Amino acid sequence: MNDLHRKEVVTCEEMKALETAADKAGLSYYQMMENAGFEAFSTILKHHPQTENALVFCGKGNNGGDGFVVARKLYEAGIQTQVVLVEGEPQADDAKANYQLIQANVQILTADVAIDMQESDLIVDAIYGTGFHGQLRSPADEMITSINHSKAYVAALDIPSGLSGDMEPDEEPGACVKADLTITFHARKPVHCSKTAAKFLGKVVTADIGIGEIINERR
Ligand SMILES: NC(=O)C1=CN([C@@H]2O[C@H](COP(=O)(O)OP(=O)(O)OC[C@H]3O[C@@H](n4cnc5c(N)ncnc54)[C@H](OP(=O)(O)O)[C@@H]3O)[C@@H](O)[C@H]2O)[C@@H](O)CC1
Ligand SMILES: [K+]
Repeated sequence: MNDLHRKEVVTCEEMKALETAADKAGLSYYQMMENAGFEAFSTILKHHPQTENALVFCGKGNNGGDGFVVARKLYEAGIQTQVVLVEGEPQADDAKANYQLIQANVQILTADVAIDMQESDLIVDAIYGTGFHGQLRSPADEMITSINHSKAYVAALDIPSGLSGDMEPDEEPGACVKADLTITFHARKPVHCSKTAAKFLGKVVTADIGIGEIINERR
């Protein structure tokens, strides 16, 4: 693992290696997701403290899992919160567990119903993170167009959906979420350093999710 955990920018593959190392050292994937969701929630409210109505768009992977954690925290903070399942129910284990935790209190919407975005003052983009590859497909592309037309403050978890985490510095981005705030986890990915992607990222905040500390402790 050498000093990978000290790097300020890591590729998506390096990030996965860091998560594996942290899990082996005793910080479970579930706890990393909890930390990521909590840090994202705190950062969002720091930047948008007036939030009253939130809409959280979740994909079927672990980025969506982070979104379920954020939705739970928003609800617990007294904010009216709805979740949109962009691609149906979650497939990843920790995402499934966090989905279970919001069922009783958070209204769940699916991509086939009309979603009224006018009432929301916060949109959280938890559709895709480091696992995204290729181009956007339906229905995510239509949802992202609607997100970009809304007046809400948009916070992206890890990466604005549609952008590749490993994108080259001069690569032209395709269709993607246009965020006001991007909260990335542990370290920036190449996309967060790209000049062409900057206008879609908004302000970038790197959140500590415990990986550096646990790897340091167990060395
Ligand atoms: N691992 C951890 O412990 C932690 C991870 N964390 C979080 O997890 C995120 C990474 O999660 P992840 O690896 O599950 O990938 P994610 O970005 O959710 O998407 C994968 C899904 O998208 C799909 N898909 C891909 N391209 C597509 C396309 N063009 N069009 C349509 N679908 C497409 C793909 O399907 P597939 O192509 O594989 O069939 C798969 O179902 C990371 O960014 C961070 O937020 C944090 O919680 C910290 C701890
Ligand atoms: K995202």
